[in-house]
Amino acid sequence: MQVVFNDVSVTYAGRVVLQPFSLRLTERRIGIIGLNGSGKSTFSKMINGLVLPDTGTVTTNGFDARQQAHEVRARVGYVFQHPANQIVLPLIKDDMALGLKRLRLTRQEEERAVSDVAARLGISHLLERRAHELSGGEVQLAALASVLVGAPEIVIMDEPTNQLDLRNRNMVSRTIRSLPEDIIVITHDLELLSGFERVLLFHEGRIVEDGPAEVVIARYQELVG
Ligand SMILES: Nc1ncnc2c1ncn2[C@@H]1O[C@H](COP(=O)(O)OP(=O)(O)OP(=O)(O)O)[C@@H](O)[C@H]1O
Repeated sequence: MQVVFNDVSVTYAGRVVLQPFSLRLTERRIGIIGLNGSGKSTFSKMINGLVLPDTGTVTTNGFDARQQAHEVRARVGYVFQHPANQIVLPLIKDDMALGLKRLRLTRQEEERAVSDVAARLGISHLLERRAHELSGGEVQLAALASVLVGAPEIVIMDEPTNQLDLRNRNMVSRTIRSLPEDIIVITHDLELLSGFERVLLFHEGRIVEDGPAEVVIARYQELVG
């Protein structure tokens, strides 16, 4: 990935929630950690243009988040904190196909794309199921599948293992590691980031540590005390 933040800051209702910073993200696996309210989601939503900075510019894989919002959205998939909310059609296969509409494929091509992604994630057996019948881990994978089917270059996942039991958590963790797409994971599940080449630690609207997972997690433990 190539995400460039140039002198960016974010203010909500007169309160600065991200202090001015410049940063370049180029790694394939990036973790984002920090206390509740430290600015992690705000930061991540700027990468796909959901939040626009009050100062500065954000460029994602060559496209300006403000001027070229459409191009940016098409390249960055986002799995939100409560993925059940982003599955809008009852049947999983129909929800996944929604992400393909902009590509104007034939029905056959759509079906193939949906079944290919489902096979990749090991959820082919869920295609005919209804979202409300699925377990937390299955919902997480189904929401990820609906995002992947749109062929994003970067996938952002906000707390993907939140509220999952150990088996589902491990399943999601393995899936994240196996994805060929570039991944940004926001998480309080620090083990999920083990081996990640780059982790950013947010604290009170600033990036206070930036480096390999082990170093940054140690700093976070220190900071929290
Ligand atoms: N749309 C908004 N309007 C006003 N304030 C907001 C808005 N979105 C976020 N904030 C505030 O900005 C700060 C940073 O929020 P953000 O969601 O980025 O934190 P976070 O690190 O992702 O937190 P968490 O771990 O709890 O998800 C918080 O104080 C939050 O209340």
